[in-house]
Amino acid sequence: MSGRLIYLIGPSGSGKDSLIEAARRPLAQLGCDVVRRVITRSAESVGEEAHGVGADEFERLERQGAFALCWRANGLAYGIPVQIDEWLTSGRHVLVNGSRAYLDQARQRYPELLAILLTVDIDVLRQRLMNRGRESAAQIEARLKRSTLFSADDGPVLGESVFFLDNSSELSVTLERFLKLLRDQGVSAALGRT
Ligand SMILES: Nc1ncnc2c1ncn2[C@@H]1O[C@H](COP(=O)(O)OP(=O)(O)OP(=O)(O)O)[C@@H](O)[C@H]1O
Ligand SMILES: O=P(O)(O)OC[C@H]1O[C@H](OP(=O)(O)O)[C@H](O)[C@@H]1O
Repeated sequence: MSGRLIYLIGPSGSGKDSLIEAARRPLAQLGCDVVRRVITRSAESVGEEAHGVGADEFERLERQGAFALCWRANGLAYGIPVQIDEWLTSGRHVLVNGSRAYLDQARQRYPELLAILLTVDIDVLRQRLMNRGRESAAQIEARLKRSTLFSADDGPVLGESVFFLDNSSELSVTLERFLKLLRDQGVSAALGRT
């Protein structure tokens, strides 16, 4: 495969979707496609434009081999369509909104993936999740608890080859750092043709 898989991870509310939206145009210029996830979440939910399916449909798709990657978290199932393999083979880069818990499995399938971890101070995180209003108070607490599970203090869970990107301040600052990181890691339009 000649394109690069960019695997963006971070606790719920750290700003993955916001960063992806802000980066859409520069990513396109880099020849990078953002994959639309299949999620067992109502299509009307706030946030990303995922393809919402029921649990039965998700399992059917999974059995059919429709997903390159899939995982379960936060009471939901998430799938990355297998079509990304064609994009990568054709030289396009692909950005995935991924799961920290699934990083090792993703790496097994895509050893060259570029893992980027968005981080945010926990108090800022709580406030952002509350402001977003997508989850109930109890669901927010569960997500905050999960947010610390993969922190650097917990040792090797996320390994060394993960790039940390702080999003505690302005999104525009994070965006610039994100694009610089991609350039520094050799993600360029020369490979991922537009
Ligand atoms: N740098 C920032 N400054 C202020 N608010 C931000 C910033 N980044 C994101 N937000 C806000 O924080 C909330 C959570 O962001 P977002 O939905 O992008 O996170 P996420 O990582 O995609 O979360 P999830 O994994 O739960 O989907 C949103 O309401 C968003 O507008
Ligand atoms: O906690 P970890 O394993 O990193 O991620 C679990 C899942 O939760 C988030 O999705 P969302 O908040 O439902 O959109 C992530 O994008 C990921 O898919």
